[in-house]
Amino acid sequence: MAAPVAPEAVREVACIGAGVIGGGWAAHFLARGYRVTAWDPAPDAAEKLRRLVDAAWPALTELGLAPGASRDALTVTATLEEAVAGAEFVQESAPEDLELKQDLLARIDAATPPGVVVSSSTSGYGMTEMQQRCATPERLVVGHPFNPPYLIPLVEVVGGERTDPEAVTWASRFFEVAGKSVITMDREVPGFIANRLQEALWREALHMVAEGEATVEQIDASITEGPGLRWPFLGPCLTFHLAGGEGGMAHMLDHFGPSLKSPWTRLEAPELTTELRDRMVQGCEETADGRSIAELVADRDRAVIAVLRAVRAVRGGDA
Ligand SMILES: NC(=O)C1=CN([C@@H]2O[C@H](COP(=O)(O)OP(=O)(O)OC[C@H]3O[C@@H](n4cnc5c(N)ncnc54)[C@H](O)[C@@H]3O)[C@@H](O)[C@H]2O)C=CC1
Ligand SMILES: C[N+](C)(C)CC(=O)CC(=O)[O-]
Repeated sequence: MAAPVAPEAVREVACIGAGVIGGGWAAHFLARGYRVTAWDPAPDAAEKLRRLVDAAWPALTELGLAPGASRDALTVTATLEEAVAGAEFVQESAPEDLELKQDLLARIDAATPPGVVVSSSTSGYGMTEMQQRCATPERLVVGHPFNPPYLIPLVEVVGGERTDPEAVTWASRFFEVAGKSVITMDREVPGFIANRLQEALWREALHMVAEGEATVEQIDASITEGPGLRWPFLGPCLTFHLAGGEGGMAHMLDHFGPSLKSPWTRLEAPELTTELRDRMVQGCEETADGRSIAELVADRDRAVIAVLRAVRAVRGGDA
């Protein structure tokens, strides 16, 4: 791989695809003081992107902008080629469709200056399958973010079979410099780490709604009023370490281990029937109780900031 600029020296970032996640990435990079070029083929993309950045800016301002950070540093270009021409890092956030990503990453690879690392926001495809049509696949990595990327710190970074390990190291360092928490994986796992865990929970939730065992509202409350309150600080493993009392994880496994075999989980994906889809949509509308998506986003942002501050105060880090 041609030598990229040092991760610390990057100033120009390109965001390809500017929906929920590409727009969230753009907001994050702008707040960290980068110049951002964005491209998205949708006719109303520029307007939507600026609306998303404007909606995120109060939360980002409250968290603290980097010196010189400005929304004016955003340029929306008419073509992909213009967006990546001067980029020192590229983040792709197009729809989760393997064919589309294979073609798009090949186009990005062809238009991006040599040595510049290209990262995909994919939620679960492996880079090995996505990089197949690229001329210089060695610079392609997955950088899987969490919604919204401007507030949730985690990025999971992993390469494919044809990725140069140097590109993975470079991307992990770049994301750290850009203010993210990075998990670097040394092997490809479908769904990476966090989505593999989230999908297990999500499948069980869909089974319970499909079978009429729980409502959408009960499922959400079971997490927000229950285990979800512990997870920002401890994660599922240390949470259960404490479930064993003074005996910790050893006692917890000896005591509850046999129940792993009890029929608590189903894990096979349920059929996503029209009925289940409609029940989920209606349940979410009832749970939202008249709050618009924009209101929910603003409330979520305030809540995430409060949680980040509380956890970091206990850990002794910066919020
Ligand atoms: N929504 C989420 O919670 C998360 C999504 N992701 C991943 O981020 C990626 C984007 O997802 P979202 O932002 O949610 O989708 P989205 O539907 O909000 O945005 C996708 C954008 O890509 C644009 N687009 C369509 N065709 C394109 C093309 N050929 N080239 C470039 N852009 C194109 C669309 O106009 C749209 O603005 C996916 O790979 C997804 O798996 C990752 C983490 C979380
Ligand atoms: C729904 N999703 C699978 C696209 C979610 C993610 O990939 C990560 C997140 O933000 O939870």
